[in-house]
Amino acid sequence: MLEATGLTKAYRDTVAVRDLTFTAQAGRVTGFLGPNGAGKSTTMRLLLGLDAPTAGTAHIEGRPYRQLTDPLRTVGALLDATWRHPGRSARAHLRWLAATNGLPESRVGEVLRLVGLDQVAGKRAGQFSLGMLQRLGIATALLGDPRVLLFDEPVNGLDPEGVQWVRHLLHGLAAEGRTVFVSSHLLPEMEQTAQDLVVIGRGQLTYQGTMAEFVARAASRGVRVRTPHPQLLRRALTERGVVFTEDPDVFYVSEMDSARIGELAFTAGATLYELSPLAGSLEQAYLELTGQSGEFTGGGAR
Ligand SMILES: Nc1ncnc2c1ncn2[C@@H]1O[C@H](COP(=O)(O)OP(=O)(O)OP(=O)(O)O)[C@@H](O)[C@H]1O
Repeated sequence: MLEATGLTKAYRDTVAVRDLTFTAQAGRVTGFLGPNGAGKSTTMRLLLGLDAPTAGTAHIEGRPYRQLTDPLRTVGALLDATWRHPGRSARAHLRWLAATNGLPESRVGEVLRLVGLDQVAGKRAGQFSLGMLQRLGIATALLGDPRVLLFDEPVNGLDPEGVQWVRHLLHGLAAEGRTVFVSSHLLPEMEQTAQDLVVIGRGQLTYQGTMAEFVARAASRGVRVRTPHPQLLRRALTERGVVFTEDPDVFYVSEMDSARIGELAFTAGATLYELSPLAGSLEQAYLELTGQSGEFTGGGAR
């Protein structure tokens, strides 16, 4: 489990993280979202003991990082995948890490296979593409077989197949009972990956809860209806004072569920070609939240 309590980090001119309290549970993928500059990287650094908090605590499996007796076996992290020793091969890099941290060398082959780098493990990491570096970063995070994993933008630079691979990997790690905490700017991907969410804005918590609940905030978008008998449906809706808008051939009906619209159309004698509730998305819910607080910096991707 990951736990931030009253976590605060002030730099000379900025308070990067302010009184942040949240948890990420074992057995779940928790997504970590926020606009650029919201304080995500600072929070990750505080959790990993790379920076000291001004106030509050950041605990991993109940302890601050610096008090962990066996850090690499407790927590693994991918923070900046672009760092690498240019002259060292992927295998040499992992062997060195294993040797200096008392991990068995057999683990090196296992993680290389797991991330699909076993064929290129002898190649110098300086020649790796961004996608390969991400995989090497993930292999590094997994080396100690830790209970807690933090990934900052793990799908950055990966092709669609790689993105899907990361999704399955994270699901698998959580299913094994691990705590998986992951940030990403790719909201549709995050929607498919995370079960829980922590959202921050200007260093403060704006949401902690399930993905389903967060998305449901943007879910009441009405029902899309298509009919070859628009006059009949229009009359039936108008007579009952139902709110709707109309595009050619398509009605968008608010404040009435699909079952009642279907019954109404049936009574009116209007055939229906389509009756689809418009689901909200993470992107919609997120933009509504961050838009309201006036922080969305545009684009969302970097
Ligand atoms: N070492 C530092 N010294 C001074 N200010 C800093 C430092 N590190 C971060 N900040 C400031 O703290 C705020 C939060 O930065 P942080 O990098 O944590 O945000 P982020 O959410 O990770 O952003 P991004 O999505 O762009 O990576 C920013 O205003 C940033 O300029």
